[in-house]
Amino acid sequence: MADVLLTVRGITRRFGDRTILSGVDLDVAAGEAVGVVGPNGSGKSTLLRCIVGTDDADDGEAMLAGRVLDERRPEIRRDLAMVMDDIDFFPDLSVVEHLDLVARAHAQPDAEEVVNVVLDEVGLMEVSGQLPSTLSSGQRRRLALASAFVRPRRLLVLDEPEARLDVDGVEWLGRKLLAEKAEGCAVLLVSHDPALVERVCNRVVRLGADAGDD
Ligand SMILES: Nc1ncnc2c1ncn2[C@@H]1O[C@H](COP(=O)(O)OP(=O)(O)OP(=O)(O)O)[C@@H](O)[C@H]1O
Repeated sequence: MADVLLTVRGITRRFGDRTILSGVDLDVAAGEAVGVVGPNGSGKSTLLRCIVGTDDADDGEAMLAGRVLDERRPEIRRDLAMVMDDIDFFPDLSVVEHLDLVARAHAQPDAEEVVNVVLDEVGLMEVSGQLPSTLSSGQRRRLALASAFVRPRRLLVLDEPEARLDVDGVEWLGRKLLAEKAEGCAVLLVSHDPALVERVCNRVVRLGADAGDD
């Protein structure tokens, strides 16, 4: 496979005497999206956390462009943008201030312009001056997505990004992820939306009872 960006080998995770993940392998190339699907509790979020280094696998490793993937390392953070289950926002920063801070903290060139473009794309322009606590749950999800899209990135890791989005939002998300691929970004997508996975992903990894690679 050309330009493999993310290499995951043998990820194993046990909680007590339960083995949640057992030797998971996957590769994601630049410009490619891989879906991770499976029933509730099958270990999808655990896999993403082990891959990005917010949880420690009992065995196995994840490499991003040849470097051990750990989002706590600054040289990795430059290449990785992610949207996990829950994201905390600074309670006293407005939507636009939050995005501006994230963009600048990650050394995004042209931060102001990028923030404006992303605000428009995710449909938060009208509420850009509001505090996160005053947003609807779907708008907070859009803000979480926007927080990833204002960062420089070569790999996008997304855990159920479609959650709480309306129909137009899911349609936009599909278009956005296809555009990310077209720009050479690698995408790892956990999703419960078969249509989104079908539309965006080149390959699918299944976890849980019906596990097996497509
Ligand atoms: N820190 C933890 N301690 C103990 N068990 C855990 C821990 N984290 C996850 N688990 C267990 O691991 C299993 C997989 O959880 P995970 O959140 O990865 O599933 P998932 O496939 O993402 O589910 P969903 O589709 O519901 O989001 C669950 O049974 C969960 O209870």
